[in-house]
Amino acid sequence: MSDAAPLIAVDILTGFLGSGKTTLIRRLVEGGCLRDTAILVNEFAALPLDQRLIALSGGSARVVGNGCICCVVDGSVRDALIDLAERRASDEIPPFSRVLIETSGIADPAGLVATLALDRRLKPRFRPGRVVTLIDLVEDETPIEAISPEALSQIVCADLIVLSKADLAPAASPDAIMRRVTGLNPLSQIVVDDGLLDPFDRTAFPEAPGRPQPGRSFIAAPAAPRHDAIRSGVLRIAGPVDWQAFATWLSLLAHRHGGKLLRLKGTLTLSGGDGRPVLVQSVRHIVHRPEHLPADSAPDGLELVVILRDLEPALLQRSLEAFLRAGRVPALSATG
Ligand SMILES: Nc1nc2c(ncn2[C@@H]2O[C@H](COP(=O)(O)OP(=O)(O)OP(=O)(O)O)[C@@H](O)[C@H]2O)c(=O)[nH]1
Repeated sequence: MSDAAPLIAVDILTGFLGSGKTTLIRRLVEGGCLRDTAILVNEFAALPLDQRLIALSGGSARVVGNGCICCVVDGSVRDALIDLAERRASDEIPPFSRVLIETSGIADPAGLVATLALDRRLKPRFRPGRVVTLIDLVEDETPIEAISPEALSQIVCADLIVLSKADLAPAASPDAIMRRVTGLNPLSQIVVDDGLLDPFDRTAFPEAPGRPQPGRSFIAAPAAPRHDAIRSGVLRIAGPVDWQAFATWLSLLAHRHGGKLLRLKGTLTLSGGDGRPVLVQSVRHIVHRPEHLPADSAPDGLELVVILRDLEPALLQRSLEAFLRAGRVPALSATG
């Protein structure tokens, strides 16, 4: 790469668990808005599910880091960016003019922003782009910034805040959430997602010259990762699963234990079904609409990523197995 080559903007898409980051990327890919963009996806959990979903939308994303981006930013994220730049320079991959990083839902993006601005090896090739933070309008009683310090940092770091899932939100909620979020980050623009929005479109959302450049106002050593109480794991059941029994288990679980069940997503094949896997997702107390995926796009049986607070994945595995056997949700006690 010559010295005169323009710096590549690295945009960051962040937002708490289940706020709609992958859904937005899939929509932008399908709408052709990310044609010139290299996509990097970081997941807290062990399965590259978001990468698979982006591929089903016709995009190609590379997974970075095994764990939260705030914990791996100086290692695998930096290496992935350097590798991208080198492969682009040697024509190994199609040219791209920007990079989009989807952080995991419990990542503190401050460290990534600081690394992009300051890292000696990244600075000659990349520049910090914009930080877009999604906030789910379907909130529990507890605001997300009270659930996790990472969620607070996601709001504070944002250049543009997008309020997602407006179709599911009670009519009054955008105003209340907007006021709260403006109090936390008065510099950020806030918009409600209308289903068509492209928050990375520089024409619709120019980088305001009078504002501090992205990241400049928040270059600080990232807080030590604080995921202590948060566990992730993968629940597995071999072979097809009865949909009625599974759906009942999930809705009872989300209803009773949604405060601890921060996120659940994955696929299952159904007994008596047509073989197509079903994508199921829940975000705290809300179970989202399941989606049929094309045949052979996911493993047979059930494979679910769970991200839990103060709850062990093994306990959920036992609960699911017992429910599928007995048709009821056993108490989530230590004895399972
Ligand atoms: N009704 C509705 N559902 C949405 C919308 N956006 C996302 N969802 C659903 O919300 C769930 C979570 O969306 P994702 O896009 O996977 O969220 P995410 O932020 O990528 O999740 P993590 O990577 O786990 O943090 C999925 O079931 C989506 O279908 C929306 O605008 N309206």
